[in-house]
Amino acid sequence: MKTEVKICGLKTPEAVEHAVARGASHTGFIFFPRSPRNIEPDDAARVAKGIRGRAKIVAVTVDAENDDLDEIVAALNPDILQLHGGESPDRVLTVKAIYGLPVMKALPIREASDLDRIDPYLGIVDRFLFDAKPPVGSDLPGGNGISFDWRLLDALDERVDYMLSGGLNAANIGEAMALTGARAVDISSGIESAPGVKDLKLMDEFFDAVRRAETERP
Ligand SMILES: O=C(O)c1ccccc1N[C@@H]1O[C@H](COP(=O)(O)O)[C@@H](O)[C@H]1O
Repeated sequence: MKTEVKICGLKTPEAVEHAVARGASHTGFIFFPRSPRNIEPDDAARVAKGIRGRAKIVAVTVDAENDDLDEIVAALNPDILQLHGGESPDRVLTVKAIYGLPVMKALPIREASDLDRIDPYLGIVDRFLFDAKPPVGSDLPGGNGISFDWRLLDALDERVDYMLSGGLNAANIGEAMALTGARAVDISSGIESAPGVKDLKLMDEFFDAVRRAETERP
C-alpha cells in the first residue's frame, strides 16, 4: 500500500499543485497567526481550488474558537480538521458535532508517558498525528522541524491510526518509516528553503525518499 503523504504549511498554488502531482494524499493549510506558514482562509481557498478531490484538504488550527473555525470551514470547506493545540476529548466531540468533519488530533511526543494521552481520545478522533513536543521557548506548537524518538512508538497498539510528523526530511524519512512502519507521514519545514517557503526540489527529494523506503518494507 502506498504511503499517505501530507504536505503541510502550503501557501502558493504552485507548491500545492506540485505536491499533488508528486502524489500527496493530503495538503495542509495553517491557520495560526504566529506561524510563518499562516494563511488567511480566503487565500487558502484560492490556493487549494485546483486540487479539491485529488488530495484531502486539511485545515490546521490551534485551540481555535468556534468563530475562527466557522470562518475557515465556510471559506475553505476542508476535508479534515487537524487540531494541533491542547483540545480536550470533549472539545473534539463538540467540534465534530458542529462541523461534521473528520478530526485528526495532534499529540506532542517526547517520552514514553506521552503515549498515555492517546486513550481518552480513542473512539473520538478519526486519526492521531504524532508530532515532537516543541522545544522550550518555542512560539509554535508544530512546524519546529524537530523529531521525537521514533522507537517510542514500539509500544503503540497497532490498531491506533496515525500520521507520523515532526522533523521529517528526505534524509531521515527512510529510517523513520523503517522503525515505525508508519503508513502516513507529514512534513512541513523539512521541505523549506526559509521558514514558510516551500522548496519544490526538497519536496521532490522527500517524495523520492518515501517511495524508496516503501520498496524496502518487509
Ligand atoms: O507548521 C507550523 O507552523 C504549525 C503551526 C501551528 C500548528 C502546527 C504547525 N505545523 C504542524 O507541525 C507538523 C510538523 O512540522 P515539521 O515537519 O516538524 O516542520 C506539520 O506538518 C504541521 O502539521
